[in-house]
Amino acid sequence: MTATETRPDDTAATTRPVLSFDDVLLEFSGVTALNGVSFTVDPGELFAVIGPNGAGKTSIFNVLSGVYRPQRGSVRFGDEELIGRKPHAIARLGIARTFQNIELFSNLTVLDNLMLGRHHHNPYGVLAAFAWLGKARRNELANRKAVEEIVDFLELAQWRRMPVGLLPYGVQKRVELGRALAAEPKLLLLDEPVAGMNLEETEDMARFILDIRDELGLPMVMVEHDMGLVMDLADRIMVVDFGRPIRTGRPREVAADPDVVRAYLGEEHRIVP
Ligand SMILES: Nc1ncnc2c1ncn2[C@@H]1O[C@H](COP(=O)(O)OP(=O)(O)OP(=O)(O)O)[C@@H](O)[C@H]1O
Repeated sequence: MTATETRPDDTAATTRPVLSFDDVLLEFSGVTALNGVSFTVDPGELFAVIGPNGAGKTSIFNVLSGVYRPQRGSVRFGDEELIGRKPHAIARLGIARTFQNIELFSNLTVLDNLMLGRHHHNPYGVLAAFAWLGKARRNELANRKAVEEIVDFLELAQWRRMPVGLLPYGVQKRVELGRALAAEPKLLLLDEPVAGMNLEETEDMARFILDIRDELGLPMVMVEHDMGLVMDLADRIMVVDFGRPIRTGRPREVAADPDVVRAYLGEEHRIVP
């Protein structure tokens, strides 16, 4: 924990973090993307990362999901060190992510896209699952049940048999969230979950993110440019600038920090939580 970081309450200080990002350095031939980045995410916490363009937010996600390998530091998920693991191995440990640009199969239905999110839960192989044999059949039925629960949870029932490509943008983003949930993750990474959404779609997504935290108790790391959403939803926020964390704390503390106002919005602006 950095000197500037404060916890939401006293009990959290004794809770073992789900995720510990510790003193990470990431460089690309002369460009320092992350330098001395440290933060922790507690069980059930919604942790947001904000900062200007090029500050290093996506790099943090790419380190977390195994796409980039930092030169220094440690990223621990429970007892596991993530640095050095491949993306599919990290996904298997229980980290799922959504993407800035929707990554779904647009000609498959909502149900089929959600089923694909469950491929880690099919230990018998695709051929056996198709043949509906023994355990594979039971496994298929369990997967379908889990997917239907997600359809209900995210209120997707009316679109369940429609090809995703025909659905409104906000619904597609919700399906993508559902695909990530279908993996039954222990940590969810949300990469700009409301980017490009209108007001109504943003409000819907905000409600589902809160439901995921409050009803499922799933910890989340969210990168988002919509400051209002971040201030409303996040338990804690880390502000990064030029690859360095400049402040981590609760929304009101972060919004009141003059360094944050200066770095992120310019001195003439104020962040209103
Ligand atoms: N693969 C890469 N090769 C070279 N430089 C990179 C690479 N990925 C990121 N960078 C650099 O690292 C820095 C941080 O980039 P990053 O994409 O993490 O920022 P960001 O905060 O996500 O920005 P944005 O809000 O625009 O998405 C930038 O200077 C970027 O150019």
